[in-house]
Amino acid sequence: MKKVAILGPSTFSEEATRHFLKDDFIYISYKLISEVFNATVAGETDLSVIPIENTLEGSVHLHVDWLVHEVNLPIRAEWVFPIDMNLIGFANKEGQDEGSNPYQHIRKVLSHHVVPAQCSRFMKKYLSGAEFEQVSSTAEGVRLVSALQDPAVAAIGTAIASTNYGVPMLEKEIQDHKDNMTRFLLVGEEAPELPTSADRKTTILVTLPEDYPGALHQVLSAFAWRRINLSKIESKPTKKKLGTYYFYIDIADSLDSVLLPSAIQEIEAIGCQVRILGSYPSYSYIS
Ligand SMILES: O=C(O)C(=O)C[C@]1(C(=O)O)C=C[C@@H](O)C=C1
Repeated sequence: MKKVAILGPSTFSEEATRHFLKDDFIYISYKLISEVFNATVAGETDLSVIPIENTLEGSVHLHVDWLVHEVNLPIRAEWVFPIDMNLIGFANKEGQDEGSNPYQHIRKVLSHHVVPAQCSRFMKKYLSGAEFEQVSSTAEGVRLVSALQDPAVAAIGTAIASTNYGVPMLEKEIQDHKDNMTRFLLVGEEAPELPTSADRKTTILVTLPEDYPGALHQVLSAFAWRRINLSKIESKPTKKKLGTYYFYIDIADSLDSVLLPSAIQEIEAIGCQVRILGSYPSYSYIS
């Protein structure tokens, strides 16, 4: 069985991966996302799971940076998974008056750095007096709260982390939007066997030639006149020289299609550099 590195245990990454890949793989948990990437680079695992984008937060920039700058692991699949955030901690000690806010006793919240953007309304309403401290995953926050046993410190994470670390669930589904979803990527040298999917995607990075007016327009028109649909385009710093950018482009088409390779050739012909991050099946959420 193939081994898959995940951020975990008891994280959203684990929930999402078990839902998608079922019992056909061996899961190995790592505490840091850098360790998740490196596990596959070092050959400890065949594949790594990377949360890449969220409905409320947008791209997880740190993870995009790792994918682009630190490793060279092709994308093998993507899928989306619903994310229900929960406030996990200890209730206020009896006898302490909290007025209308039952969470006024919480002075610190531990969670992953993407979480405040996903729970901003709840945090503004009930946790405005609490300091936010970033930890390596939502589950790590719950683990620390369990170790501290202090009602003033709470976490935001999965229901399974609340159960596994024995910390009560104070409030369920505190994310801003009911349909909060995160998109996950499966990356690795070898494509695993997966159910066939009608939807295919290709992700490319395009660096424009310097001082070439209208270069981005030409890149886009290479797709437009072929009626190739782009599902995402984001400019990101090259990290080599201030003011230089590359474009991260998701294309709703396969590299095996007739038109996409010629669009890429056209873009290269105007002097752009193109790096293909992967051409892979895309799965929507099936409960
Ligand atoms: O910390 C976790 O539980 C994770 O799996 C990471 C992560 C992320 O990086 O986006 C995954 C899904 C949610 O959007 C929140 C956090």
